[in-house]
Amino acid sequence: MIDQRLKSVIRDVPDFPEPGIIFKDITPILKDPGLCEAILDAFEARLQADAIDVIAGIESRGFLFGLMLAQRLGKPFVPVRKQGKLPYHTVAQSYALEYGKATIEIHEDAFIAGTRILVHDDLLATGGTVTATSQLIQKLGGNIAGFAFIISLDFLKGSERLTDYSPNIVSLVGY
Ligand SMILES: O=P(O)(O)OC[C@H]1O[C@H](OP(=O)(O)OP(=O)(O)O)[C@H](O)[C@@H]1O
Ligand SMILES: Nc1ncnc2[nH]cnc12
Repeated sequence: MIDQRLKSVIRDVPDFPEPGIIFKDITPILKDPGLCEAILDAFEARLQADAIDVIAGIESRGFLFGLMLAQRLGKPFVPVRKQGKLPYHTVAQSYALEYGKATIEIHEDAFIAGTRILVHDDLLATGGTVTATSQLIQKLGGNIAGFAFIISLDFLKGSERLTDYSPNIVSLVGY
């Protein structure tokens, strides 16, 4: 089972980046090409590719599998970046996450209105980051096709914030 394989390698780092946070470190996954391939297989099996036009991946850990997944599904990839990194005209949204606050941006011409977008990130915690991403996508007239995460921290109930945007929420391992 993919969830057990993932649990066996994801590393808990206590008190990072601040006291009280148990950080889920995914870097050991990246050292195992077979496991990376299995993650893509699991996403492909659980997603309805013909209902997705574009994959949006969130900086920075959402870039790692976001582009790989877009390549696997044969879909375009759109980066959602932290403030001040995208060079062209952007729309922006501020948000709170499990540790701190941030602002994210997307290029205003990232996709055309009506595009069905799968939002990918490595991890769902409070849902602040993907909620802000969904708001950006909607500002540009996009439709949220669903969400795909490797990890969800279920005790933080982030998925409850996402159902307003799409009921399609895929997570490969929960804690
Ligand atoms: O559900 P939330 O409470 O919003 O938290 C989840 C977000 O936190 C982490 O990103 P982080 O901002 O640490 O950036 P990084 O990917 O660049 O490490 C993670 O990759 C998600 O994007
Ligand atoms: N506990 C956590 N571990 C890794 N990334 C996170 N992003 C938000 N909370 C996190």
